[in-house]
Amino acid sequence: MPSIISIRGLNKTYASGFEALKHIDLEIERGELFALLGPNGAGKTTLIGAICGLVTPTRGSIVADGHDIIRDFRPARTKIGLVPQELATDAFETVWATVSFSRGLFGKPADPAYVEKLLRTLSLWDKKDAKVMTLSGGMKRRVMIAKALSHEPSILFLDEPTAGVDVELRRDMWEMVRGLRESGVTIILTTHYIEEAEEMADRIGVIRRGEILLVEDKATLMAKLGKKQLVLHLQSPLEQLPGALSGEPLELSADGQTLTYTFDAQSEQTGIGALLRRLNEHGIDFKSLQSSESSLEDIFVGLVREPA
Ligand SMILES: Nc1ncnc2c1ncn2[C@@H]1O[C@H](COP(=O)(O)OP(=O)(O)OP(=O)(O)O)[C@@H](O)[C@H]1O
Repeated sequence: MPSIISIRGLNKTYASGFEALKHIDLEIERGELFALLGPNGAGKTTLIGAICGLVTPTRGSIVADGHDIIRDFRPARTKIGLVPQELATDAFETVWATVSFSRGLFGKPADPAYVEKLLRTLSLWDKKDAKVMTLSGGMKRRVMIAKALSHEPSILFLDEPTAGVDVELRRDMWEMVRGLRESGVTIILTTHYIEEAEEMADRIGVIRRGEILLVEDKATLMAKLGKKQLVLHLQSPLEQLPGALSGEPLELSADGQTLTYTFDAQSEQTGIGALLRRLNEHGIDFKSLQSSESSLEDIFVGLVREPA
């Protein structure tokens, strides 16, 4: 599938001399839901800002839906909708007015039928005449999304869309975002809720200290890095693993008390039965065992962990 956003050699050094983005190369595919994950200060907002024309790149190029974001700023900007982290809405306007006005800002002719469709999709239709300040936080967030979509962009950035939103509303937002994706909008999401990325993303990108660590299909990432482990607490400590077991994915703890067996989370054959038989053959007995499975969260934490 052709890319809708193409980023080449992007660098951003702030006036302070801080290098927030270091030679980023990234392709976002048309129609995908891409989750950008990274710890605080990794460069997510800077990267989104650069694509949206809010941050001037120091070097490199960005093409958004066929338009270079520097040379061709206006057409590029009309392709993009941005829902920023902070709730910033025109408190005294009605929902209808604020969304219609946003559309006008992008030079699009008024289209009441489109605005109606948008408000209905976002479950805001019955609030269309309400002043924004009278709405709940979750509703205000929907208004922000409606504003970002008012000019019919093909790319939507959601920066922490569910921060501070309760569990039920979060589920509703996920539903809504999925609906937008199905309607053909490419969505780039930043989130601190790894569960959100696990639930929704087609692909995941991890950024750390201004560098893209990896970009991977979610399922592939989970299959590649997701591991299951079985931890056996031994009856009596072992000094070392018997040579016959040295080829197994087994690790003996430093105190000789536990054995950890790692196996492929995706595989049908775990090999646990055979392992237990072999341990028995070698007279290795255990008191208890427990298993664990890595979630996207474990994978993420492992990836971005800073060296001690
Ligand atoms: N205007 C600026 N001048 C100097 N440094 C900046 C500026 N804006 C951001 N930075 C620095 O650039 C780095 C990346 O910031 P950015 O806001 O892009 O991170 P982030 O990944 O969005 O973080 P968070 O998850 O906390 O929102 C941080 O170290 C930040 O302090």
